[in-house]
Amino acid sequence: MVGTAAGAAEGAVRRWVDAAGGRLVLDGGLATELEANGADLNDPLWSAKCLLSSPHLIRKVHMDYLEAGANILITASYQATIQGFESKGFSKEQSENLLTKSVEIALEAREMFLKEHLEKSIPIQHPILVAASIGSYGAYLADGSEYSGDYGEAGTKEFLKDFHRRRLQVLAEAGPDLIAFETIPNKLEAQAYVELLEECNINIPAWLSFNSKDGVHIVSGDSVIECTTIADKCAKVGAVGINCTPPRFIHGLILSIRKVTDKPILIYPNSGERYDGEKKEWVESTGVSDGDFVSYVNEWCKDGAALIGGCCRTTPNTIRAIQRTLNQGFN
Ligand code: MET
Ligand SMILES: [Zn+2]
Repeated sequence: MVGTAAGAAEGAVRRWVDAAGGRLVLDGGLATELEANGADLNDPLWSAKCLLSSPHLIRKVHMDYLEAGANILITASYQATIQGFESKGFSKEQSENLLTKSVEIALEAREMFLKEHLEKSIPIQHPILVAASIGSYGAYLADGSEYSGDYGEAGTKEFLKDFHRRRLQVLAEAGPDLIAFETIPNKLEAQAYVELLEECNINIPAWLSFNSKDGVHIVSGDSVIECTTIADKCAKVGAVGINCTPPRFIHGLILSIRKVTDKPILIYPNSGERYDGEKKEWVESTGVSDGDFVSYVNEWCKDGAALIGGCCRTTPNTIRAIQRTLNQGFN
């Protein structure tokens, strides 16, 4: 059952985790922080709109997360798709270039961060990695279905594979360290992803990250156990976990995931606020503060999470607080 598909991808993630001292820290919400820096993301492309209008802002937010202590930058390609760019009038080639650009911006941010520290003679010994984000078909639809997993009749595995195939290839060719399949709402899309990883022979470690609204199922109602098993069976998957989910559900979810896999577990919850898919806004006052969020971190570590960060509505302050808690835990 456990560790059915240990392989190079899992080994690579484990080496990075070890090099970081036992836990890798992910960044926090990218879209959230772009908005905090003045970007207007009210667009079907969401954060990927900044690839067109303000790439410098993306680089700045990546740098802010590195300054806060993140080991992994997740690129601005979550809602960037060839189909989405084409519907804005871009050619196929231009659309592919925009995907490539999302990875290049994060690689540039890493280079600048390392250079700045080298100039100040401040050694950076922890790994800094770039994970190319792939959001779900539902994220492309921008109609809230990434939080329901309900794709109606379009939702066949072959359709989803065709939808994601070229995007995956282009992002992999851009040279990231990891591929991040994020906010996966149903098991069909997870199955499509693992088949694409094999068929396209992607040799960059990937992670599969699901989202849940109840702590037992992912948002479509499919069981977390079943979804984790799909990820576990694929040797090209280096880590599996949960993102964009309220912190209060994470403890139970990690325990479920651990029952069916030995792969490293990643968790990057949102702040606990609820997203209203119809109104396209976060419902405030249901969330937890940075302090509360971070009070969970030690528990998640004890549960066995190896990669920890934040998703929507978390900020560089959240990441700084996570990093501080982890350092205290190790002293
Ligand atoms: N990496 C994405 C972001 O922070 C994840 C969004 S989850 C809806 O923008
Ligand atoms: Zn999120």
